[in-house]
Order: sequence, then C-alpha cells, then structure tokens
Amino acid sequence: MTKVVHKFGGSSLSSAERYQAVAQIVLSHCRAGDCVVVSAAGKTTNTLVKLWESYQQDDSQGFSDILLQVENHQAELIRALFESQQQHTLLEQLDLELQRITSHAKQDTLHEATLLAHGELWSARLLACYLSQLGFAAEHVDARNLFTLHHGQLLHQQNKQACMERLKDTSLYVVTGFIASDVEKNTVTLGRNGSDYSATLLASYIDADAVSIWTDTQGVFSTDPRKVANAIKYPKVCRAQAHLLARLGNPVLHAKTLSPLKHSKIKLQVRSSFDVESPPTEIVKEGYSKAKRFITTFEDLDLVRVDAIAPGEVGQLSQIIQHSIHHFSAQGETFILVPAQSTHRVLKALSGRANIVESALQGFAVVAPSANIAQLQAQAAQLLHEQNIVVRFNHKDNEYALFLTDQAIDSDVLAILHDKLVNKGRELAVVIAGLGNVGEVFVNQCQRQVAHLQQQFDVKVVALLRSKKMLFSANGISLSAWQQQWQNESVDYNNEDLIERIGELDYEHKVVIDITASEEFSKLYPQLVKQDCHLISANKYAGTAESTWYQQLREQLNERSLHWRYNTSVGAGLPINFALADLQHSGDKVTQIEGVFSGTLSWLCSSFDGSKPFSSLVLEAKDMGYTEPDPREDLSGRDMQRKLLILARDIGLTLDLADIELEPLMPDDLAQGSWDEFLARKGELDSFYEHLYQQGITQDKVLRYTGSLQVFASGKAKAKVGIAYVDKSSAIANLTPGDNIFVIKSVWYEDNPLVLQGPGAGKEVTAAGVHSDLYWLVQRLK
Ligand SMILES: NC(=O)C1=CN([C@@H]2O[C@H](COP(=O)(O)OP(=O)(O)OC[C@H]3O[C@@H](n4cnc5c(N)ncnc54)[C@H](OP(=O)(O)O)[C@@H]3O)[C@@H](O)[C@H]2O)C=CC1
Ligand SMILES: N[C@@H](CC=O)C(=O)O
Repeated sequence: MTKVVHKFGGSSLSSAERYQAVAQIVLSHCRAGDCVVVSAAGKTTNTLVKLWESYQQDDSQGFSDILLQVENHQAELIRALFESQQQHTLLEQLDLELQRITSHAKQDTLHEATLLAHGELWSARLLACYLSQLGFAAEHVDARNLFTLHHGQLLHQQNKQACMERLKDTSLYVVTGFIASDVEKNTVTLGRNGSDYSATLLASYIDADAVSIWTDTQGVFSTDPRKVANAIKYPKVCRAQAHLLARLGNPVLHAKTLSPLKHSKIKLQVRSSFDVESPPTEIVKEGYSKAKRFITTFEDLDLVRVDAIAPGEVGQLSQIIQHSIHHFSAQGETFILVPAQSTHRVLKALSGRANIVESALQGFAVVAPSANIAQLQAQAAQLLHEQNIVVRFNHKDNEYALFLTDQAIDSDVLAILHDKLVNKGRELAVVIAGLGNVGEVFVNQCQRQVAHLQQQFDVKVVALLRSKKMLFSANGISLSAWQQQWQNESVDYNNEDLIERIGELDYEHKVVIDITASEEFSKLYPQLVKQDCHLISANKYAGTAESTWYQQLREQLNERSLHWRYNTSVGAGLPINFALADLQHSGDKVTQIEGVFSGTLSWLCSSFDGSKPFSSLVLEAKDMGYTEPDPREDLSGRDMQRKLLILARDIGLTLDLADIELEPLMPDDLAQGSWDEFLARKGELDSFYEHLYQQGITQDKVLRYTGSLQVFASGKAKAKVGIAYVDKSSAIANLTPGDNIFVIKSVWYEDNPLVLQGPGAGKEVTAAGVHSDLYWLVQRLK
C-alpha cells in the first residue's frame, strides 16, 4: 500500500478556517496509514520564543501577558472548531498545560525546548480531534516518542523501529513536527524548518512513497513570485538544484529537509494549501528533470573568511544560528555567508579562525545549468552596471554565480534580471522519431540549425528514436556526438515508457518530430498531445487517417493550443502547405489542384527510356532516398493518393482515402507479399510498365503519373491519382526528373494558375523542410 506523509506549516493552520481547509485536504488526499506532520499554528512558535525570553529576563508581567496571548489564540481555535463536551475537554487540557508552564516558570524549572514543543503538540491534537469529529479515524502522535537523538545525532535504527511499531495502517496519524527527544527523554528541537525535516525523516522511517509539503506558496519558482509577477513556477526541480537553492538561503526548502531522501525513491512535492488545485512542484532525482534557471536574493549578509572549515562544521554553525550558511572556496580561501544579525555568534563559535571581509551586503545568486553559468555571470554583471549597482564581491561556481552588492535588489531590478537571465532561457524539448534516410540527415543538420535557433529559443534535442531503441536525455543530447552517444546509451523501449518519459520532460514546450514511415507511431499522436507536445510530421499516416480520428486529433490540438506542422508530407521541402494556407487566409478559394506529387514517380517516368528495366530504376530511386521504405507504396499510387488527401483536407474538404480514385502503376497482385517476393517477380513489373510506355509512344505522348482535385461550386469534390499521357511539350512532360509540380487554380488564379515546382523527394530537401517546420514553430512560440 502506498504511504504518503503530508506536512502542513504554521501559515496553513493560522486560524480555525485554515484548520477546516486543511481537514478538507486531508479528507480528499489521505487514507489510513498516511501521516500528517504539523507545525505550530500561525505565529505560535514566535510567541513561545518571546515567552521564553521574558522568562529568562525575569519579566513576570511580560510573561503573563504573552501567556495570555497564547491562551487566547488556542482557546479561540478550540471554540471555533469544537462544540459541547469536546470543546470543554480540550479547554480543560489547555488550561492544565498553561498552569504547568506557569508553575515551572515560578519554580525556575522551565525548559526552552519543552516550552516550544507546545506549539506542535497543540496543532497535532486539534487537527486529529477535528478530523475525528468529521468521522475520519485520526490519532495525534507526539514525535518525541518516535525520534530520539544522542549527542545531536538521530538514532535512525531505533527511530525507524519506533515509527514502524507506533504507526500502523489503522488510522491517520497527526504527528508533531519540529520536536524530538534525547536519550534521557528530554525534549529537543530539530531547528529551523524542523517540521519539514520531521516530515522527510518520518517518510524515510516508514518507507513512505511520497512527501507533500503543503505551504503558502504554490511551489518552487524561478524567483520570488511576490516580487516578480512573471516568475515561472517549475513543475519539477532536481534535488541537486533544490539543495543548492536551500544552501543559498532560498526559503522554500531547507537543505536538511532533503537529506533523508538522498538515497531513497521517495517523491517530494511542494504545493499550496491555499490553492489545492494548483499543480505542485516535484523535487525529483537527478536525471528526471533538467537543470533550471533561478535567481535567489540575499539581504543583510556578512561575508566571512575562515581559515579552515572542518567537515560538518557549516551544518553545526547553521544549527547554532538556526539559519542556512552558504560556504564556498575562491582563490584558495574559504568563505561563508552569514546573516548579519548572527555574525557575532558565528565568529564566537569559530573562536579566532574567521574574520569579516565585507559586511551589510545585499545581492543575489543566479542558479542555472553549468553550461550557461559563465554567460549568465557576464550578462548579470552588465545588467548591474547598467542599473548603477556596485558589486562588492562576486563568485562563480559550476552551478551558480553570486553577486554581493551594496544596494538591495529591489523588485524592479529583480524583474529586469529575471527577464534577461531567466525568461530568455525558455526551452523547447525536441524528440526525433525516425533515424532512417531522412531522419539521419535531419539530425546531422540539427547541429548547425539548432545553434541558429538558439539565438531565439533554447532548443534541445532530448530524444532520438528508432523502432526498437531510443536515446533519451532530459538535459539534451550532444548533437556533435550523437552517434557515439547512441552506441553507448541507447536502450530498448516500448510506447508506454516513451509516453511516460515524454510526460516527465519539464520543458516549457515540447515537440515530437515524426520522421518515421510508421502508422503505429502516428497512432501515438493523441497520447503525445495529451503530454502537451507539438507535432511535426514527415510521416503521412496521421494526416490521412480516417476522418473521425483525424478531426478528434485536430480538436485535441486546438483545445491545448498546440501546433501540428506537416509541410514535408506533401512535396518534400516545397512550401505547398504554406501556399495553400496563405491563399485561404487572404480570402481566396482553391478550386483545383493538379500535377505530379510524387518525387519517385516523377523520377521514374522521366528517366525511363527503355534502356534499362523499369525495376532497376525503382531500386536506384530507393537508393537515392526518393521512395518510401517499401517503394510499392509509391508504385501503387497510394503515397500520391495520401498527398492529395492531405491537400484536400488543407483546403477544408472532409474526404477520406477511399474518396480519391486510384489507378496503380504496378500490377495489383505485386502489392502483396514481402519485398523479396516482389523482387523475385520484378519481371512482371517491367512488362507492365513497358506496355504502358509503348502506348505513350503510339499516341506521340509521354507517360506520367498525375493527380487532380476539383472542387465544385456545390462544395463537392472529385479527386483522382493515376496514369496520364501528356503532350511532349507540356510542363508536366518536361519536369526535371524527381520534381513535383502543383498547378493551383483559385478564384484569383482562375485563368493563369499558380504553379509551384521543384524537387519533390530526397533526403536533404525533406530534412530541410522539416527544419523549416521547426523554425516556423519556434517563431510561433517566441
Ligand atoms: N524520402 C523522401 O524524400 C521523403 C520522405 N518523407 C517521409 O519521411 C518518412 C521517413 O522516410 P525515410 O527516412 O525514407 O524512412 P526510413 O525507413 O529510411 O526510416 C524510418 C525510420 O523510422 C524508424 N521507425 C519505424 N517505426 C518506428 C516507430 N514505431 N517508432 C520510432 N521509430 C520508428 C525506423 O527505425 P529503425 O531504424 O529501427 O528501422 C527508421 O529509423 C516517411 O514517412 C516518408 O514518407 C516525406 C517526404 C519526402
Ligand atoms: N516517396 C515519396 C517521398 C516523399 O513523400 C515521393 O517519392 O514523393
């Protein structure tokens, strides 16, 4: 059974309404065996800290005033959430606890951690009782009976056993965050953000499948969303970057929170308890999410140089000041960044081994994929210069660039930095299916073309697919060494794996480029669209699929505002789809399309002169990359029939393949059987063609394979592909072998048709045509 640990922070429980909202979340997201870890409600911990301070200062008036505040807040929650007997019992319990605090204070036996623990104990008790009142079996659990530390170290084995024994599958457990006990049963706390840490620790002890940190932000953003309106919420962030952000003091996650998950498969999500519908940010293991760009800001820090720092010492210092301390080495020296108000405590703890280099610093760090850091550092320096912000110290590491300044980075400056350094990093993930004739040329052309697109958009080829194997790298495949990478890293896959991996790609945009000739692959399009992929097809199967399926795919794409380009499926690189779209967008109406739409058949008919058998020319056309993988798809007229259907649909007709009359350029019965069987009977093809050829000579005409589509005023259409004998002087007779010609008549081009002519097949032109579609897409996405 899957188990989930949910954690709700203080802001999620700040009022009775918030308790009710959290209870609703629990009702809809939890089941018996799950755990809910809670922090102290609202600002309770801060109030208890003040209470402790007044106790230490012997301020008895202050002490009773603050205690009254605590009592009022808790009593208010109890009265709003419970009625009659339950309310009475809870108020009595609270009263007893407050009396005990007062009496300890009077006897001078108050203990800091025990006092602070009340915040979490009250939250756990109230939430569990409230859930029980709603009929959901819930128990509150004091984490001091689960987590034990010895000399500051958690006793993992003992704790795991305690958790396994106490937390069965019979109920929901509402567990106190933040607190633990030592071996003498004294209360201890887990430090800043301790409740998040409690949640991930607990998850690791009970072998949970996931941890959801419910907070007041919607997830992990590229920068502070309160300061920059267009901050990007990332659906996934890898653990390494989350850890780095935490070390740099970013408040969303604490470094300690992540540590129990280090070698586990436990999923971690950050999501909003205020906006439950908003999708979470998932913190995922390396390799499951590409590195992102972030800007995290700092306020009032001191830069401290340390002689030498022992392993674990930074963690101890962070614990002392209850705040993350970032440390780094530059020019052979070790530095730490310390919140200014805590510097004296840190210097004291380092007893003479450290000195302040710069104080009262503001600034920010740009966290990004390592390949981008140098460039981002230079850009950031330039932007700061333009904003007249003086940099007092900067530092570059593999994964981030740090700028420490005099001036605070206000929201205006942060918005500029974010626009130039992060938003510029919008990315398009490209999946290329098919590495055959055309696909291989396309991938080879990618190196140059992607570099060109890079100036406008961050385009990354993330997957290459053949029929059985794939090479998948969420961070991008090296286009200069893809063959080598393919050899070393390609793996077997099935369609389910593929869709899942594509779904996991957390890029702003994704496109699947289908350069297969596979009907099976085209059947995946609806699933790919569900994963928010744009589509580019050289493959003609989807464009010529049965009308209902085709219309549904179009609707699905429209609903998601996704694009589908398939210019090369007709006329290879010739811009026939562009031309037809343009005419229609300009208000024209296409009435007729005629011509030769097969590169293979154009080349075969123009090249045949009787000197070689027709079948040997077919094999040459195949070698040149003109034909379909099985050239019978061309010879049967089927390929050209598909192209005419794509054109017909492009001008708004609702036709199916069966509506286009087809006359094959080969004997019907050669269409069956394997390619080898066909080759064994190639003589039958030769005689068939020779016979047709001779008929042309008899008529003083030449044999060509043509297509035509006529649209009548009624809206009805007539379409046909087949053998034609044309005048020797006609444009069709004089086509360069392999060329296509499209003769388009429309309302505006009635007497003098629009003619488009040029190479209609070939690996290079087709691959270039696919690049043209990709370029078009990038322009749209910009
Ligand atoms: N040749 C041309 O001039 C033009 C071609 N086209 C179209 O381009 C497409 C490709 O043609 P071409 O390169 O000649 O074909 P090839 O047969 O040479 O290559 C097809 C590629 O697709 C791969 N493939 C097959 N099935 C699948 C699948 N289910 N999933 C993933 N990959 C798969 C094959 O894998 P494997 O390597 O494992 O076999 C192969 O790498 C065709 O649809 C064609 O109609 C369009 C315009 C012009
Ligand atoms: N086999 C096709 C290739 C392009 O679609 C042709 O010959 O036209």
